[in-house]
Amino acid sequence: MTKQNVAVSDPKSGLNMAITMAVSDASIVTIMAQKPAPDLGSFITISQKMLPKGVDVNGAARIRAWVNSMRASSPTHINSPPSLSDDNASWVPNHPSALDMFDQIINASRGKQIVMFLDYDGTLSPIVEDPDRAFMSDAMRSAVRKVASYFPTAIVSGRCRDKVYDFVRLADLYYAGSHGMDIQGPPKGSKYFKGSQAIHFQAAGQFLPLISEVYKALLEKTKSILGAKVENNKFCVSVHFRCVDEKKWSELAHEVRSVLKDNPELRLTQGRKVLEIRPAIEWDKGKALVFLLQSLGLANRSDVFPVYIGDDQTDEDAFKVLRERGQGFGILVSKIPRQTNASYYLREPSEVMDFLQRLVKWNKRHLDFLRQLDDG
Ligand SMILES: O=P(O)(O)OC[C@H]1O[C@H](O[C@H]2O[C@H](CO)[C@@H](O)[C@H](O)[C@H]2O)[C@H](O)[C@@H](O)[C@@H]1O
Repeated sequence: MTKQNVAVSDPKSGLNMAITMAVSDASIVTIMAQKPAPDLGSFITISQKMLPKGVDVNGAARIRAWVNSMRASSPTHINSPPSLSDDNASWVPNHPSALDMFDQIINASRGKQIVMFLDYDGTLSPIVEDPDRAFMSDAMRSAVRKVASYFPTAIVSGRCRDKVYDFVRLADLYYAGSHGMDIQGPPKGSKYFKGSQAIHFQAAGQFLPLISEVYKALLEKTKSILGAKVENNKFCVSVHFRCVDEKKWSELAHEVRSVLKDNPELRLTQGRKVLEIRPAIEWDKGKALVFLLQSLGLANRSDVFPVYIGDDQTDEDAFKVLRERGQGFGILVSKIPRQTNASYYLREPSEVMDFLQRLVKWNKRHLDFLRQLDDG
């Protein structure tokens, strides 16, 4: 057996890794140590192609990177994060509370058509251990219903569209499930019904059989990992690790990688204690937002004011679109400061509800005022 130090560049993540390998024969390589290596000075650089067949060193590097990122995104691993109750929290000056700035927000929206985009988990419902029990409260449902009675409203979720509909149970809304890959407009009879048929758009229809296969494979491969939960979101699959012992995260990441490796047409994104496998197509919550504005006939108008509220990394695509369009803004739901393209923050779903209720109250008063003007 020989010991060898090599440097591996992972083309997908762009990470350089220093790896110490024990090579016992032509086909067996054991990774003994591995660390990010910006300076590759004394190492031999190899590529996957130079390794014996079956040795997936890039895979090992990627799994390590995933596990690091799984750890980094877990609040228990952030060293004393500044809490948003702390006035000195670093992002507060640039990203004020949407409740504190409510009047300024309303002023900016004057004379424009507000369109509401709402993420589901962590925004309308609190984060809970069991994804099947992430119910929204009746008070939140009532707030969303009232908002939707005044403004076109869409729920944009990573979940399968039917499932998120079962949680929300409001008919007058647009629903974009599977991270926006499955969009359905309100039915006939709704005031937001457009054209002659309800809007129905699936950006990744051809991936349905593959995703269903991948779901089954992941169920099988993770069944021995205590606490792992695989969720079929129709056009994507979620592998939850919220209830998995941290010592098993690497094993879980390995199983996910083993499925992804054989399916280059799929890619991985990460949410809150969840790995998400989805088609590697140019479609995300930001694209879904633009599609919805187009469907509403509002995409090319300057008097539109879209507001997107979400808590997850995947919501950043939508925040970014709004920032680039210079229209409306994003509100990040988070108790912990983080890099974001949103303009404002709210701490948790209860504050989202306060915000929605204030919006309804303000609009009602505004409409009453306009009516009185008309009458007078
Ligand atoms: O886009 P979203 O509506 O925010 O959906 C993203 C994922 O949300 C769900 O998982 C998250 O919430 C669960 C319930 O609170 C929690 O247990 C899990 O740890 C969170 O990641 C949902 O189950 C996923 O399928 C969605 O992709």
